[in-house]
Amino acid sequence: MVDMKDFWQTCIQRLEQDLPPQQISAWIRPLVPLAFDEAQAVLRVSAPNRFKLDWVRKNFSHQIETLATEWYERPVQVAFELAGSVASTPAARSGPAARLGAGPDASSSPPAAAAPAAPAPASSTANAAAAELAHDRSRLNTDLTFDNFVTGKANQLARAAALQVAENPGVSYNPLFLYGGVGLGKTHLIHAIGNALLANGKGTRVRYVHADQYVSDVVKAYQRKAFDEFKRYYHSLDLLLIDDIQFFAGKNRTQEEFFYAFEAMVAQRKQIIITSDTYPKELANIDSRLISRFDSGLTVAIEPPELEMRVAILLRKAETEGVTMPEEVAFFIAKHLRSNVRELEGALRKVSAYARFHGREVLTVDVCKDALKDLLSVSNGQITVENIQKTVADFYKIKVADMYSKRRPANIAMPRQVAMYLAKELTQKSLPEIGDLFGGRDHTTVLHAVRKIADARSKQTELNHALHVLEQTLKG
Ligand SMILES: Nc1ncnc2c1ncn2[C@@H]1O[C@H](COP(=O)(O)OP(=O)(O)OP(=O)(O)O)[C@@H](O)[C@H]1O
Repeated sequence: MVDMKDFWQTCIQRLEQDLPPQQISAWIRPLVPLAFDEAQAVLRVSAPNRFKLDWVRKNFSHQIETLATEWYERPVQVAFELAGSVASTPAARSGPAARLGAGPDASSSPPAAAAPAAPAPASSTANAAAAELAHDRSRLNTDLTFDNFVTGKANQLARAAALQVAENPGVSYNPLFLYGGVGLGKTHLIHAIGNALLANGKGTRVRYVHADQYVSDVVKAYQRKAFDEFKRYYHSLDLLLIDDIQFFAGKNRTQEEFFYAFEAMVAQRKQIIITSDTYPKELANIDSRLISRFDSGLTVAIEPPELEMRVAILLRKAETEGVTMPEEVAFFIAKHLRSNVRELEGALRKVSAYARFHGREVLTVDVCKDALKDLLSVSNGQITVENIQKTVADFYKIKVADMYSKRRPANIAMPRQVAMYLAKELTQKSLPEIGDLFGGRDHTTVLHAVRKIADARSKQTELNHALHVLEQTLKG
């Protein structure tokens, strides 16, 4: 009890070092520590109202948990609940724990006696709190599940591998490395694995972290000289989902820490799942030790969705959003927008907003043509890959044949990458189709070129200008 109060005081002092005073008085001071459940390592903390509860849970739980873990010298979960209310009972809960199922006796258990300083009973309330916190702590998005992940040729391998890992974490493929272009469902799939594992009720410790967040955690640990705590936390997980690992590029200290976490977790058969925009060997500025570890489990690509899959995704998403979408409309959109699922979601949002705004009850192809005018203008032009190859070759004064050749001198490789980039931008071809048209190259080579040129374009005025000229020439 005394210990808990001491902790809370220290916790506030530490947070005061990181947060502005307004935030401390608005969010942190109104919190009241209720009890520390020794058995479950759960610290119950109450918030005065639902708004503060949600906000604190979303924005500060990680910091408070890290401090609690440091103080109690073991991984601690923080359970936020509404002050003196029935909100702490599973039956009244509308958050993730309710969705996950809080345990067999959860709905029949009576409300917990509101005794703020009393130790938490080893009851279903504590279990539910632990389940909810395990969920909050995992940073998983409960909306991203296997159930609403539409499968097709482009992602069936990745989905099968993900399911396998969700059934046998740590044993089947470790690590599982998923790669592919933007908006193809990598993040969705790894959240689905995490959600599936949390739902099995075995108390699996899961954490989703974007690579950028991991980098900033390393920086913070460095500033606070708190690497032991950092290590303890990451090494204690059963499942680590790390998204967009390409953001580790050039971050040597992060790579080193991750290497240790990786080795420790794999040795203990804890599962690691990694996503990236490219396959391991293609990752730039990442230590070769790490690259070889990444490739030591199973590496699977997610491809851009094929037509039928794009239609299925549109129909499914429309249904979820309560939008009635005739099949011909879905086909129309899917035929014109090919690059990724995020783009399809954007199109669906645009079309339904447009229809609502113009009082059109039924979505028709004409409504779509109007609503998606901007998006479709690029795709309706008669720009072909052949066209692009010729225009780019002329521009850079190289032979068109060099677009398909295997030669790699820089004066040829760069224009070829520019042509691949433009092919992706200005035509409806998928990455594998573009690869074929460039002398049978792998789709990942195309992906690499597209990313490289997009990145270089944002930094080099001259290249940006050249691309503008080429785009204008091609669009006529
Ligand atoms: N097969 C699918 N079925 C249903 N929804 C999907 C599918 N693939 C992707 N999505 C949805 O498309 C959106 C983009 O997917 P996601 O964020 O997982 O992409 P990503 O591959 O991680 O991209 P990035 O590298 O840009 O982060 C999300 O809203 C996701 O739910």
